Amino acid sequence: MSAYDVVVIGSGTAGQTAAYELKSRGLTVAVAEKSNTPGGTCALAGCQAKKWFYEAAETAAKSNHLKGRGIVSPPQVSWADVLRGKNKFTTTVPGNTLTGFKKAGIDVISGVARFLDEKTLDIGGRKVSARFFVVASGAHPMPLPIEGIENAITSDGFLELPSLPGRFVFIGGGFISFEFAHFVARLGDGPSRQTTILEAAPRALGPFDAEMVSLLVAASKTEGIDVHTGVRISSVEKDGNAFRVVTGDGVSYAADVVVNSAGRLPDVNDLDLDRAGIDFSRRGISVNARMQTTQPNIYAVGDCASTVQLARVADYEAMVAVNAILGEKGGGGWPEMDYSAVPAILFTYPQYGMVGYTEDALKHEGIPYTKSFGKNLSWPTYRRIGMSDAAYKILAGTDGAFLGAHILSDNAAGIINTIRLAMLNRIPAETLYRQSMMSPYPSRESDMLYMLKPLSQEK
Ligand SMILES: Cc1cc2nc3c(=O)[nH]c(=O)nc-3n(C[C@H](O)[C@H](O)[C@H](O)COP(=O)(O)OP(=O)(O)OC[C@H]3O[C@@H](n4cnc5c(N)ncnc54)[C@H](O)[C@@H]3O)c2cc1C
Ligand SMILES: NC(=O)c1ccc[n+]([C@@H]2O[C@H](COP(=O)([O-])OP(=O)(O)OC[C@H]3O[C@@H](n4cnc5c(N)ncnc54)[C@H](O)[C@@H]3O)[C@@H](O)[C@H]2O)c1
Repeated sequence: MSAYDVVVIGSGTAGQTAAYELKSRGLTVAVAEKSNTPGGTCALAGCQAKKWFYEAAETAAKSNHLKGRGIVSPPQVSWADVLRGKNKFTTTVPGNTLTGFKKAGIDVISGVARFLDEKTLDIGGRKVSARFFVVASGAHPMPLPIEGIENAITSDGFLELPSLPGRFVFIGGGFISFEFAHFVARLGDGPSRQTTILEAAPRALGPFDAEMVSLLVAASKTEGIDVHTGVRISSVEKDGNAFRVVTGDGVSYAADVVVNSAGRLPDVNDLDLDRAGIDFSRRGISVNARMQTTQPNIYAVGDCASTVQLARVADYEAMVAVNAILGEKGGGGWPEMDYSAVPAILFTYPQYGMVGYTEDALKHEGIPYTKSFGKNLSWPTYRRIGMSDAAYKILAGTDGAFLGAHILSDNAAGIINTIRLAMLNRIPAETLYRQSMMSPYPSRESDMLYMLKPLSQEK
């Protein structure tokens, strides 16, 4: 039986972060990986992979908006070319992942990892023991109890589509559906494009701010994306070469492609967690703020933990787990997880970026707040790029501390990150307002002067 200081389960972003950091601190480390394409979701079929489509979609959208403002004809787009570019990147990922581990002196053990007890794994028939384990097994698309769901593809399939047919139905009104629907709207070349998002909940994009979501839904509508909420889908039926998505009310939506993007469940079923005394639920593996499971020598990080499914959150969680494992040797500066200022960004066009509270949550929790809100912004920034649906909502407490921010813009990420840093460093709205006066000008960030003024004393 092989023995290590730490065995990491999963070679995705969380597993890699943990493995490299632990190895660099002098521990013996092995990574178990069940897939024959190591490298994880973000690189192969998530954040990194889909961003190839976003960059082209954003350029196409911006160019279309600039028609008559200096751009003479809209750009010709080629889905096939974007796909080729994406594939050129993704095909290098598994090899680079393995080479990287080897160079660092991290062993890779191929096979499905299952706990035999809290100190031992079976990995593809090989017994491996360790003092610590980091479970970083990720998530997979949620199987839906819908008749004919096998007729739907998942996000993996979407990112491999050889061409974009005319009619898409997305099941679920979450991150993936909105981003992909915007890719279809900008990268499709047919005139009869019809994209429908069917959401079961009373509104789409539940974790985001309701008012801002309604603005994004309206912006999406102008691009031919229809969003229906409160929908109960009963079946996905084959109809010749196409499909019909039928609801409980008997409404039927025709589609050439149906995508199941109704959420991702933690990938924990193979792990035999019970044998190691690890508690878990449908939401994922239970962890404390140090990412420790109910078995003290076993940590869970990334999408498999019952926390937040975002790539850099996964990496941060991995660093916190590493810190906890190295505790006896001094650790480092990553003591505990704090999710209060986790930013999220939807790569639609406009992007929707948020951090902190939504206005709905503040009302629900009875937290007093002031807000600065604007929509259909006609500032020069947006007039210049022909964007008519930029908007913002910034929420502050009665003491002037930021509580949340919501931005619809072509660069929501930059603005959100500035406010995130202000939240983390307790910089009040008043101070950021004054400091925004000298932000790089003119830029999306310098527009924060206008957004923050209503929250300052100098109204
Ligand atoms: C389409 C899409 C777009 C996304 N876009 C973004 C974005 O823009 N920004 C963002 O922050 N996040 C985004 N995400 C989420 C992000 O990709 C994930 O949060 C992140 O990849 C999770 O990393 P991970 O290391 O936890 O899991 P993964 O990368 O999924 O890695 C888990 C690994 O564990 C392996 N494994 C599982 N079980 C076992 C076992 N029993 N034995 C051995 N190996 C096992 C798997 O094969 C896999 O390689 C997106 C996700 C998707 C699907
Ligand atoms: N830009 C980003 O950061 C980004 C992009 C893509 C994915 N992600 C991550 O990946 C995760 C998974 O993405 P996702 O879009 O699959 O999930 P999601 O949780 O964002 O959205 C899923 C939606 O499907 C709905 N739903 C569930 N069952 C349904 C049904 N039977 N019929 C209709 N609607 C149904 C849910 O109510 C929910 O609104 C996200 O939560 C996010 O953490 C992040």
